[in-house]
Amino acid sequence: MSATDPDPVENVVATISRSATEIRQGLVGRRGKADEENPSGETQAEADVWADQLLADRLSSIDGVGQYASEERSEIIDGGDEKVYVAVDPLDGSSNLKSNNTMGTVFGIYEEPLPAPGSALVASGWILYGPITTMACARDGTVTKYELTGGERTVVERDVTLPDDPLVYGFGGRVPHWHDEFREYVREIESNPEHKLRYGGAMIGDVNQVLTYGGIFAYPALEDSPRGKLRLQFEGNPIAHLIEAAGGRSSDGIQSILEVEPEDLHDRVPVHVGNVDLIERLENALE
Ligand SMILES: O=P(O)(O)OC[C@H]1O[C@](O)(COP(=O)(O)O)[C@@H](O)[C@@H]1O
Ligand SMILES: [Mg+2]
Ligand SMILES: [Mg+2]
Repeated sequence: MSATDPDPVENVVATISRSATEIRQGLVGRRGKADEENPSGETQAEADVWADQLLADRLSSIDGVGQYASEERSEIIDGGDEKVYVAVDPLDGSSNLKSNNTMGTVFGIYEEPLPAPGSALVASGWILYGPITTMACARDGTVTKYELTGGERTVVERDVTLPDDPLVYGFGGRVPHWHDEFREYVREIESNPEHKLRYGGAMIGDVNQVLTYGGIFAYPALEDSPRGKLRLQFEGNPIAHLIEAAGGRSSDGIQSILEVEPEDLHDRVPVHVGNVDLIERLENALE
C-alpha cells in the first residue's frame, strides 16, 4: 500500500513512518530548549515543537483524518472528513536529546473524536530512534515490527508477541514518591534472579525492551502525583493497545488502560504494561 492509499489508517501510518527519517535528521541542531511550556506544564525542547508542527501539517491534511491532537499543543486541529482521529506524542523522551539517548514518536489512531477511550483505537504504534530507526504497529489485533530507512518500511517480524518468560523491568518516578504497595511489588520483581533492570528515561525505549524480551514497564501513581506522569491519549492508550495486541496486558492499577474514560485531552494515567502474569500480580498488590 502507498501513502496515497484511500484507507486513512494506512495513510496515517505510512505518513508517520516516512516522516520518521526526516524527524531523526531534524534533531541535529534542535537539542536546545524552546522557552515554552506544553499543556502538561513541561518545558518544551525545540525539537518537540518542530516535530509536532511537521506531523500536524502532514497528518491533518490526510483525507479521512478528522482531528490531529498532540501532547505539545493545547487545542485539537480539525481536519477534513471524520473517519479517524489521530493523537501523537511527537517526541517521547525528548529530555534524552541532551545526552543523546533513545527517544521515540508515539501515535494512536482512534475511531471516535478526542479525547477518546483506548477501546476506540483502531491502530497504534511507535517509532524508536535507536541505533537504527524501527517501528512497531498494532492493527486488527496483530503487531508488526519494521525497519525504516530513507522513507522505506521493511517488515522484520509479523505477529509479534511478548516472550513468555519475562526478563526486563523498568519503573519511573522518584522512589520516595512511590506508594508502599507499589514499592513492595517492585521488591518482589527485583528479587527474581531472572529479572534485569532496564530504565532509560524514554517510555518507548523501555516499553520496546518489554516487547522484545518480556517483562514490565510502569510509570505508577505517585504520592505527589496521583495520576502519575504519562498522558492517556498520547502515551498510555497507544502503548496499552499495542502491548495487549502482542498478548500482554495493561493496567492503570485497577483495570485495562483501554477502559479508562478520559475527561480531558491532556489527562494523565498511571501506566503499567507487560506480561499478563506480572500485571495481574501488580493489580493484586495494589488492591
Ligand atoms: O524523567 P522521568 O521522571 O524518569 O520520566 C521519564 C518519562 O517521561 C517521559 O519522558 C515523558 O515523555 P515526554 O518526553 O514525551 O514528555 C517518558 O518517555 C518517560 O518514561
Ligand atoms: Mg512521552
Ligand atoms: Mg513528548
